[in-house]
Amino acid sequence: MAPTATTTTAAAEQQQHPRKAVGLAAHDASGHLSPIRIPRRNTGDDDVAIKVLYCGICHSDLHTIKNDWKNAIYPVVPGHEIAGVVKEVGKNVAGFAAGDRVGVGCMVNACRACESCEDGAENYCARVVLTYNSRDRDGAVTRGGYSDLVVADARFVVRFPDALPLDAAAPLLCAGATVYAPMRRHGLGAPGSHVGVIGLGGLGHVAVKFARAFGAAKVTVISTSPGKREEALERLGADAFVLSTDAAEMKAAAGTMHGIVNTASAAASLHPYLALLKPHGKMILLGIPDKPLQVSAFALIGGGKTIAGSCMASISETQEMLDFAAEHGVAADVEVIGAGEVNAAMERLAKGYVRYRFVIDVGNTLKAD
Ligand SMILES: NC(=O)C1=CN([C@@H]2O[C@H](COP(=O)(O)OP(=O)(O)OC[C@H]3O[C@@H](n4cnc5c(N)ncnc54)[C@H](OP(=O)(O)O)[C@@H]3O)[C@@H](O)[C@H]2O)C=CC1
Ligand SMILES: O=C/C=C/c1ccc(O)c(O)c1
Ligand SMILES: [Zn+2]
Ligand SMILES: [Zn+2]
Repeated sequence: MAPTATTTTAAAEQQQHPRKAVGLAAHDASGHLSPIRIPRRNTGDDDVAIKVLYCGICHSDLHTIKNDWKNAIYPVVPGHEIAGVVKEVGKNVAGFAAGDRVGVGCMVNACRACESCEDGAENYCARVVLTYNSRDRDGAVTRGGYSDLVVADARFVVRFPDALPLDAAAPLLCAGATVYAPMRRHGLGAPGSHVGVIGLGGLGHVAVKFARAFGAAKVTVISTSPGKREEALERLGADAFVLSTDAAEMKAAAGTMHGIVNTASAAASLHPYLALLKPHGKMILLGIPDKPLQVSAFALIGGGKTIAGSCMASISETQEMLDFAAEHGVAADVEVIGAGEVNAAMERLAKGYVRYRFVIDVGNTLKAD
């Protein structure tokens, strides 16, 4: 029988990626994750092979497995908050050695030739290769860190400082980098400033910690969840908490914030939030709801306000963020789970019931059967 296009592709992939790894994959938009055998490439000359120990669960993983963004390439093996140790390096790799504590975040490749790449902003390369659910330069679909082995080009591997525990540091590779880079770029949380954080989830709770570490004069959490008030103030060190569904609390906070980091994972009108900004205030949009956001021109022109988007962080910003986090004692608040608990964790994440990042203990619980 003549091979079908699918079998030819599978055979070619088998040849290019002869190593076997075990992963957790979603096969359809139910998002249900189950164990899968996946191919991985041999360690190329520029590659680092990593034994994965921990992988954080980002809301983007949930959006992707549920096909919220209509771009899922099933089977999807998610995970871009990957922490582990180096197993092996290729012959051209000078910066890493077996046993090093390393991580891989949202990207594993880029074109390396465009203006963004030349500027060290690979995250804005039009041909960026995401860590999972993306096409790599060899045509293979990328698979993420819900798996025991990852092989990545050394340029896209970062190093964890010794002071950071790998479980609590894994989420820094997406959540941490994604909030750190634009906060730095736009001066949010600069000494003396008042910064607001919309959405107290994985990204949001780390944004609160970075704002504190940057020296913000005041950090206010803006949340839909009354149950997070006490935790925000007492555990995370926020100075104020505004319940966004309470008109009186929103009115009292109107016009007080220099900048807002918006991490809401679902669409909500931006107008009540924009009203919290001072004149010339900036809102950094990080959340990626599946529905478009609508903004009235009046909400921006009155007060000369700015809405800026931001996507992930470059590799150099990610390494800078890890070094800063180690120096200032910033890490995620994590709930470490076994691989068998991942579907229950996804259900809780969808309901916003996580304090504040699930991390899969891949090293001890994801095994080939
Ligand atoms: N731009 C980028 O590069 C990146 C974007 N993302 C995106 O950022 C978003 C957040 O990710 P993550 O922090 O992992 O997600 P989490 O689920 O951990 O946190 C999101 C928070 O958003 C708030 N929220 C949920 N629904 C609504 C709503 N209808 N209105 C207002 N607030 C809401 C909740 O906070 P509360 O209970 O306090 O209201 C929730 O905890 C996702 O859309 C993700 O895809 C993630 C990484 C990188
Ligand atoms: O959680 C991180 C998401 C990053 C991301 C999502 C969608 C997209 O098109 C990207 O380039 C990055
Ligand atoms: Zn993410
Ligand atoms: Zn490029």
